[in-house]
Amino acid sequence: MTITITAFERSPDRGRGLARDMRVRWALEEVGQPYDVRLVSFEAMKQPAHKALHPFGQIPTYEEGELALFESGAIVFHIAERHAGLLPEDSNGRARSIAWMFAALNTVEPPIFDRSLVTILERDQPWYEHRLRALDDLIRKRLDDLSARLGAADWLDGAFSAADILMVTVLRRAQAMGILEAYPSLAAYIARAEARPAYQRAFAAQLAVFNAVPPT
Ligand SMILES: N[C@@H](CCC(=O)N[C@@H](CSCc1ccc([N+](=O)[O-])cc1)C(=O)NCC(=O)O)C(=O)O
Repeated sequence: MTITITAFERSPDRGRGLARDMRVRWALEEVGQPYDVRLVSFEAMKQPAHKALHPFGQIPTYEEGELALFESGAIVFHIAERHAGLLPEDSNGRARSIAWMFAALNTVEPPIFDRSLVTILERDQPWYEHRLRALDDLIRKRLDDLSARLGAADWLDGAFSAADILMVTVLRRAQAMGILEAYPSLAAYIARAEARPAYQRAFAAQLAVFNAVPPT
């Protein structure tokens, strides 16, 4: 059955693979699932047709037959549930990988994403500098603990899993904001992931979308 995801018609990340369709594309490439992409404009995202798919009027969404999903983490988990290769077969290993999926989205991503929003939306507020410092301290705490736990391992918990897809896409956002310089082991972790053929196919596909749309 055809899989269709949605992505930005013209991503504000200028083809750097920082929008959250990247993690869905990557998971689908890792399990060898072909997919179609429906590109949506910022305006179209807020219209009833798209909001019937995504209650918050965002991307990505995932459609396959009668199934319609939103939330990139849930979509990646669904792909990992339906296709071998992204979650361990043993139940304890599977549970640990799912815990790391939640950690990526609930513990590591929020301060990093908040920091990007603050620099866009609150730069001229009186609390800006204090808020930025507080977020930088929290991000450093998360990255200190993550790099300590990862140590010399290739992936978060044994073999590469859906948790690494989520964690790497979160860390790439931090890298793009220039806050990963002090974490060479995390930069190496990202580089290992970016060397994966499935990652490269996913990245090339989203970059092609950006390059295909003439600058306005
Ligand atoms: N929790 C949801 C969040 C989805 C989400 O944030 N979608 C964003 C795009 S990915 C977030 C994103 C946006 C831009 C960049 N960038 O670097 O330019 C990176 C990531 C969106 O649709 N925004 C439009 C809107 O909210 O109206 C999920 O994980 O799927």
